[in-house]
Amino acid sequence: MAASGETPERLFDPAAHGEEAAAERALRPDTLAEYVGQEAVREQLEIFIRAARGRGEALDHTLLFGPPGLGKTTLAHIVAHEMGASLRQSSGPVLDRPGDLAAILTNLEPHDVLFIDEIHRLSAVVEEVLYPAMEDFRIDIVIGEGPSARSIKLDLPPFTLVGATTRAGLLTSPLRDRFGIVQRLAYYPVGELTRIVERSAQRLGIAAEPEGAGEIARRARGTPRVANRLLRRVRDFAEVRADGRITATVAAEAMALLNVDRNGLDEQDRRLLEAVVHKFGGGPVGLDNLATAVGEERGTLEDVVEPYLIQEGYLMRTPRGRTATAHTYSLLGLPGQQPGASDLLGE
Ligand SMILES: Nc1ncnc2c1ncn2[C@@H]1O[C@H](COP(=O)(O)OP(=O)(O)OP(=O)(O)O)[C@@H](O)[C@H]1O
Ligand SMILES: [Mg+2]
Repeated sequence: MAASGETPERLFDPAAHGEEAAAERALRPDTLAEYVGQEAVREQLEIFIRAARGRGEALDHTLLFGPPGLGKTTLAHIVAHEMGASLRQSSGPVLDRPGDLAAILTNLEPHDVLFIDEIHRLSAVVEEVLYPAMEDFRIDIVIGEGPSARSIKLDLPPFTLVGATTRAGLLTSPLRDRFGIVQRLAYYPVGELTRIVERSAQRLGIAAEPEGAGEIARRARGTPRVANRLLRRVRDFAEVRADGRITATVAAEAMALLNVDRNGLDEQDRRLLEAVVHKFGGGPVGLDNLATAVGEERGTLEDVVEPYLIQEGYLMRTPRGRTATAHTYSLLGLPGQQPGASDLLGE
């Protein structure tokens, strides 16, 4: 979870903070049937879960990856629920001692789901414990120190490890290879996000017209977390400035006030695109230079800001760096320019 420490107020921050986490729990779907969109992922998981249950086995270890706020944690909960098992939750940075992991593993019940968030951040020593646990449901732990130290083997109940990461590329290959199921979550199209907004509105007792929900969905960066956050802010506006009902007009006015543009881009997105165009002649520009120019961390740009811009065609990743596109110029209201013109001039 890459939080942009510089701008905690960021409306589009795809990470959840503080009280938002509680708001999210209230909206989290419990079953696959309630999970909106990601059809391919859902269909496959449904089959794998049904098959595992039919055989009376634990589900294969499952790796979920994709940008923040798309529903990885939600899916982990759903997997446990659908398996009729409990979910134990931890995360890469928290699990820093092999003993902690061993304690969790030895307390699992058969078919339980152990969810490890940010699994790419596990330390090497902890990963070592995980390998035999995943493969043979067994751990080797060393007890004591020095000459009296001895290693004991413990059997574990069959369990399912669900790992989540925004950066599958950072997983070591021995770890990646031990997942039988690997699912990538993609940004949600507007239609699916509209359904998510409508569902959330219903749960929160907010009156939202379909067009109002659609306005919110269009600006949510393909991300359910952002859609739910915008919904809460638009509700405030609707209660104070209107009769509480979220119509298309109310939604549009609210978002104008929140400084969210028609394309769902915010300040940080625009700053990045402007830097590519104005400071680097449209690119190509290397990630490090770009990060310095906009005062952001490289990792945040790469995991959080860029993926959506790339998917929407506002930015291109080339072997030589980031490049503006024709879309970028029209977004910034600049005359059409040959994308990546400086590329043609040589360096
Ligand atoms: N497919 C979905 N249908 C309905 N709601 C969803 C869906 N996916 C996510 N949400 C909602 O979006 C919010 C964020 O989802 P979640 O916490 O699962 O994201 P995440 O991928 O784990 O993010 P992070 O990488 O930051 O941990 C949740 O409150 C959940 O209710
Ligand atoms: Mg999560």
